[in-house]
Amino acid sequence: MVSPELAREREYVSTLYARLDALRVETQEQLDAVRRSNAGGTHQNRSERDSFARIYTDRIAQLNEVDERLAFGRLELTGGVNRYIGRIGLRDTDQQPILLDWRVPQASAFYQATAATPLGARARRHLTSKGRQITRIEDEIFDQDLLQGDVSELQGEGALLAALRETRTGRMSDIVATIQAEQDRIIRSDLAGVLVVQGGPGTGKTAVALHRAAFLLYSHRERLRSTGVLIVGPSPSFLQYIEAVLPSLGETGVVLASVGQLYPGLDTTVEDSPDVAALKGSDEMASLISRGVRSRQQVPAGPQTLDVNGEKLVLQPQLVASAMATAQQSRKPHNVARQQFQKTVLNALTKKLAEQLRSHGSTIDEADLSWLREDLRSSHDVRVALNTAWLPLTPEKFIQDLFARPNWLASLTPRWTPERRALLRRDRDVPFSISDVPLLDEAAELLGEFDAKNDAEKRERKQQRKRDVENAEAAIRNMGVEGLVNADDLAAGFGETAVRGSTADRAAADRSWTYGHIVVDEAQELSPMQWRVLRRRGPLRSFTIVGDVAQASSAAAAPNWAQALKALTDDFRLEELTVNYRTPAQITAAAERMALAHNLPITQSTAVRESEWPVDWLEVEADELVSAVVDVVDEDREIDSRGTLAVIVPARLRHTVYLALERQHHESVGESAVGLSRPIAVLTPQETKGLEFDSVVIVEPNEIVVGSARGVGALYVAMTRPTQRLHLVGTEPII
Ligand SMILES: Nc1ncnc2c1ncn2[C@@H]1O[C@H](COP(=O)(O)OP(=O)(O)OP(=O)(O)O)[C@@H](O)[C@H]1O
Repeated sequence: MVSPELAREREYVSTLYARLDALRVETQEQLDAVRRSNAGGTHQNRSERDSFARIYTDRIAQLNEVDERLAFGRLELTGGVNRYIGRIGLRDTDQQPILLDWRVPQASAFYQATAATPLGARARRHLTSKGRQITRIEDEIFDQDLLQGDVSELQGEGALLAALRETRTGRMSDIVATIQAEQDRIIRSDLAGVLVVQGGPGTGKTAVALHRAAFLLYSHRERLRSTGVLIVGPSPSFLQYIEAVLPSLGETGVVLASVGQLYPGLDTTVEDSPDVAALKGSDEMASLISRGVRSRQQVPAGPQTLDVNGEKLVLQPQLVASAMATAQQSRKPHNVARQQFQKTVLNALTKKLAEQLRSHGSTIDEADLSWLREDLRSSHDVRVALNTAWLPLTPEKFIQDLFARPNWLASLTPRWTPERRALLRRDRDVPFSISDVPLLDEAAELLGEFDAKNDAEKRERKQQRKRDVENAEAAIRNMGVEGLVNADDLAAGFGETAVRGSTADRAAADRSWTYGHIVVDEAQELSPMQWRVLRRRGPLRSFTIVGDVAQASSAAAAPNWAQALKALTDDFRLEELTVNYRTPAQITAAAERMALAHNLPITQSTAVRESEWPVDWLEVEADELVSAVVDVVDEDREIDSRGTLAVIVPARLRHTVYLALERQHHESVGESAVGLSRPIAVLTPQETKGLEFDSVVIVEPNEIVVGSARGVGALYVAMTRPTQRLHLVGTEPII
């Protein structure tokens, strides 16, 4: 029997879906109309129409995205007014609001109100749905008067716990229906400044960071739409895990990048060994690169005789030195200042050559000077002399040379030990690693554009963009869709070249792009050099930085936020999350006990729930280890064959364990990143950062602890991944 209250809600929600469907039909009609008119016209007309078509298509996709759980809450305000809260805002045909977007200020009370501070609300109602049908309603009453009425709809188990118990799919989903008050405050915090969110594992840091990005994009649309938002995560697998959350919240214009993708044109997952990564991550590298660039500006030891079309011309070191000093004073990047250097030297040499020729009896007038200058410019000797003094460099070649030429490195690092220098030694053809990314970026910053043409092209692209936006504004006025379509979005579709694409496309391809806001996840892992890259990408210093200093596993990571952020800012606001939504209480307790026994300074958290399975520890002989792991996995699959399971192993054992499991479970098992789209994944602790699974089997936990300098942190990360069950299998207990 459906209660009258549930029936009423179903009816209201069905009117919301009817409105959603109507909007979809309307947008589809607009799209059809644009497509019908797509046959002729100028190139500009066609590209405008294509852009409108793309915007309508995106809008339809957005309306489709919100079909699931369109409305998930209701606030009953004092005075008897009800406000429905959902994934987007809807108005009826009279333009009256019938559903509030969760991001608008009036929706905040839905997340914030408590009995002690009801914020003008008498009650909050959670609507749980399956497909388009509301299946359950759950009330929280803030006003004692209401309790005297019909209370039969009060639910024993909250929407939150129901969400937390759901089987995981390998993809993170949004939490918009059940955001908690402490999370909501962070999500809605001001755009300006650096906000650091510290919290133990499973406290919702990633979820909060993503919802905050959606909130900021919605609330500061004008500002952020053209500057873009960058979200940085530790690895492509992590990005794959979170990538569906923002589209489900209706936001697509965001750049997601792993730390190996922050330098346009490079996409690397290659890791250096910990000591190499620590050295490359230290801010000493910034001054080394700066010294290296300077060393490429070299005054010759003595005079050089140059052959210019048979005429011998002497280039004095003093001339080079003074041209160099003037160019250096401009403080422009190496390749850019080089143009000035070249110009000064060529001017002086032209003058000198003219005088020399005159002294040999030739008549040289003003018009001849430009010919002489051309002769000089194309002279082999002059080119060699200028390049030797000031060589144009690409960042890639510069870094490759730095590592491949021991004598040059030694000359730049007189105080380093040979062992320290040896850490950087590498052949030119070795691929760049993740810790090379900030070095390339630093070098690019100091070197500037290699080719003056690129500079000019960039300027032309900017101008073109400005013209496109102006044209888009005119087109919007002509079509009478002001307020519905944004000129920036429309301009993004003009033209065919990739560089002109959407804000996100353009931002991702441009190293000098500066973002309106930057979100950094697992931020505790970042090195000072990586922070320097982000500082350059976000000069407005509007950042959301989330992480847990206790989970740091990279060798270049800092022990606290003040130190970690030194390269970015010394001015940040710190928020803490304290409730663990992921791991059940018994697993949280076991992980924290282990960490504290090894003196790992963790942020303790309170688990919101218990699970029915105790933490399971199995000690076996070494020759039985792999078969024991297979047995434990089999037993776990019997409990739940639909959920996700991670087998977390020291790197040495990963492939062996994978092969043994693959024999039994075939394509249900995958190793490393491949495993993340399979029910059973075999991973190292490092690969599980930020992820979660229904069940986790940790193999040889003791080896994980003693295996690296940050081994305890690695095991702590591994133990805090499960949402339901944790098994440990090893040949020795955890010391
Ligand atoms: N308010 C909420 N409602 C429903 N689920 C939530 C809520 N907050 C967090 N969760 C869920 O809890 C789990 C852990 O969240 P999340 O991954 O964001 O934590 P984290 O702090 O980033 O963890 P870690 O430090 O281990 O990476 C996720 O499944 C997330 O969806």
